[in-house]
Amino acid sequence: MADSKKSNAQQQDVAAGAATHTIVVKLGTSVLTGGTLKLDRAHMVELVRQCAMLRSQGHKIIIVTSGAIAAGREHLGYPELPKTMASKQLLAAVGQGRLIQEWETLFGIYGINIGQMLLTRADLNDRERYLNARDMLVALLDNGIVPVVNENDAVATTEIKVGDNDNLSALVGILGGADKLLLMTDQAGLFTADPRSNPDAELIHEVHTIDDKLRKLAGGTVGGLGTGGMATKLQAAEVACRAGIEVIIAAGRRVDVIIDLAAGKAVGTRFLPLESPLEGRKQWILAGPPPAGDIVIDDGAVTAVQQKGSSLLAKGITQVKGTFERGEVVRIFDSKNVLLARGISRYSSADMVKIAGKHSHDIHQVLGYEYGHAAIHRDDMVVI
Ligand SMILES: Nc1ncnc2c1ncn2[C@@H]1O[C@H](COP(=O)(O)OP(=O)(O)OP(=O)(O)O)[C@@H](O)[C@H]1O
Repeated sequence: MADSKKSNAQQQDVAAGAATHTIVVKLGTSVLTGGTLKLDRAHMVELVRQCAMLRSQGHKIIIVTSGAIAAGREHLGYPELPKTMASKQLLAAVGQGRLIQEWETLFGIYGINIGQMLLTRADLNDRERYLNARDMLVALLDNGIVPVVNENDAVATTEIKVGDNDNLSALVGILGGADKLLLMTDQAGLFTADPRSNPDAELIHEVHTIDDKLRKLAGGTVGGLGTGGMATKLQAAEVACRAGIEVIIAAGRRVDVIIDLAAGKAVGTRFLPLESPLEGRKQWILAGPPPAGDIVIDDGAVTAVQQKGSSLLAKGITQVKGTFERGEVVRIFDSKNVLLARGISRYSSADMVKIAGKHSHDIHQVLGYEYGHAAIHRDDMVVI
């Protein structure tokens, strides 16, 4: 984290020679249940002990917890329910309260207060709500409270869901200005193949670049959205690393895993963060809103955007897909349908259709007004 983002207490610790960090600990269901049908309280005690120790060393901890559905099922005595979204939401509604109560009791043993934060993607969609969520998270941290975050499953519908706690934890890491994101799971890390079905698979210790080869071995659809497993962990790692956050996938049941990772020991799979992370507004473009539409550009524009870091001019636009307003985030593709960038559009899709292929000088004549020469300004664009 940049020093300017650290609290006074953290800056004093750093001055005293002890580097303190903001660490997001994402706990998967498998870690919290040990593969059983109920929460493994003995192990939750152990996880809290480790977090409390880090706190006493001056680190700030954010928990992203799964397990609400497991807790709900256990509390209701394992009811037979139809396999519907409503049943899941029912279990999450019952279980979230139980889950937060467990965390409260356990952190209470160490005199640590927790604060519940239930998020959906809608909370991050527009920049103002995103900044509000960020202020709340930072306020909790600055007041010595451990934020305990989960997706608001009881209300979240598919459109407004982040969808999985791996991606949610990356967004939370960005909101909280985290230094490290620990994705705790039931495997020792990312392997060369799924270790459940490939006993010869080998642990990958360090990842410098997340490419299609890596995505394939994690079981994700290349370029698309995988569900669960390692695919979502890779998506999360990609987003977090771009924001300058170090990401580690490791076994949540390994003895002292959280303490060792905070101390920088080589455990699990480590993803190296970008050395010059994106600045705040660009982090939001990358992580916040879902794209409202797509723009396809020609080869000349690809070179300008990708290699020269130029703004995207209307002249290079060949196709406009979807309906979006001025100020919404869109994806930019090349003619072979490869995703190149995300950016905030200066023009609505209706305007964009009219000015596509036109010279910037002609925009005013075509529309009767103009919002500048660039269709998407370089400051509003993240090249992928
Ligand atoms: N290349 C791979 N390396 C390691 N694990 C893999 C790989 N490909 C697929 N997997 C699977 O991913 C699983 C871990 O992801 P999963 O989403 O189940 O866990 P979690 O994140 O701990 O839990 P939750 O999704 O409930 O939060 C492993 O149990 C493993 O079977």
